[in-house]
Amino acid sequence: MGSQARVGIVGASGYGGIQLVRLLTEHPNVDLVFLGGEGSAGKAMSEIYPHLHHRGMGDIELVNLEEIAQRAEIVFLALPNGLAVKMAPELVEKGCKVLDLSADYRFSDLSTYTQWYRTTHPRPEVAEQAVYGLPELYRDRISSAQLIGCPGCYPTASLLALAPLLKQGLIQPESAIIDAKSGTSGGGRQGKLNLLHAEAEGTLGAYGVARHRHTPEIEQICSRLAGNEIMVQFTPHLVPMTRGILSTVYATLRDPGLVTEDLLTIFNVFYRHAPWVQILPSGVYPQTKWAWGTNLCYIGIEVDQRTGRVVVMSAIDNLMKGQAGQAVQCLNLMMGWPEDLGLPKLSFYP
Ligand SMILES: NC(=O)C1=CN([C@@H]2O[C@H](COP(=O)(O)OP(=O)(O)OC[C@H]3O[C@@H](n4cnc5c(N)ncnc54)[C@H](OP(=O)(O)O)[C@@H]3O)[C@@H](O)[C@H]2O)C=CC1
Ligand SMILES: CC(=O)N[C@@H](CCC(=O)OP(=O)(O)O)C(=O)O
Repeated sequence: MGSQARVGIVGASGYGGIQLVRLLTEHPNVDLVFLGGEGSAGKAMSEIYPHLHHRGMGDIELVNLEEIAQRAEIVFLALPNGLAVKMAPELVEKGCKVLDLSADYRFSDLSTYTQWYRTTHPRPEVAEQAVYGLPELYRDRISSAQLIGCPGCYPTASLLALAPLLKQGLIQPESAIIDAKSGTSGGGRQGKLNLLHAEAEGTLGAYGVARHRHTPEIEQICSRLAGNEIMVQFTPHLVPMTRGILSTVYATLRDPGLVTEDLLTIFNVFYRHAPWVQILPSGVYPQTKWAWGTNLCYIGIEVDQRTGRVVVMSAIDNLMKGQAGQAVQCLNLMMGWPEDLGLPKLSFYP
């Protein structure tokens, strides 16, 4: 139909790609016109994902940026880090709107990106126009952007917990500790050893302790919110479940007289225009399963007056609000569509 936006996905065979295929196939304003990949090129989507057999999705094609830009006005890049830096500039210059799911366009300080990802931007002037794709903080800038650097899954869950605390100056910033757990799909559809069932099942452990690449991404946004340089302690953990991230944030309150109800009021006001952030009532703490398959972020809060700390728990689906759902949320804003269009609003519990 003429009124529909023509959309391409590069990296369609990955976990982010298949979420985007599912969401955009059913998005009322979108026509999927290109599915791209490398190793999967030439294969039908239904060969890679047999559950799609009855949908006749078409074949995955090798990446040809000229061809993509001719067919698609919007391109999602769902690729490993270090590839979008090469692809996005040409697509942007050809007039496409580009939403990158990797870390390549999340950093305003490109030297930080290079330091952590060992990749330099060939076209820094293009990177400078990128907008960090967290709508609850940057809705207006996203709406007028051509290039979006979509946040990582851990940063999304963690920043939604931290933002009100830092923006309102409620905590001692240096006291912030982020203790986060992720399901195995966070590692992508690559068959990494630590993600094999025999390795991941029946156990729980931390990784990237004191050196995970999401730390600088989280600190970048925290520093913007606080108005000065912030460091946080971030520790990720791998949990034997497919989907989900629970990020539990601990921080010392500046005002020890604040109670849980005060923080709930502040968070409800802060997110009053955010359809995807749900602040839970006092004493109710989020489960990742509540968010599965939706773009929702459930937030629970508790003030421990004994220690003077606030504890904020933030639960998302890492492949949805943490990745593809949030990218579609950004697309809706970029196109002037309702922010919740085409996005599942309730999980099929349990
Ligand atoms: N998994 C998660 O929870 C989250 C992931 N992210 C980020 O999103 C991005 C995608 O992640 P995810 O979907 O998990 O990754 P996957 O490993 O599941 O998929 C990677 C995709 O990239 C494609 N690809 C790899 N190399 C090339 C190439 N040279 N040219 C074209 N296509 C290529 C693969 O296709 P083929 O097989 O055809 O080569 C595959 O479709 C990553 O940057 C990741 O860090 C962000 C938030 C959350
Ligand atoms: C469980 C697991 O392996 N999770 C991934 C996070 C995926 C992600 O968000 O990575 P980007 O920031 O590169 O987009 C990790 O910790 O590396």
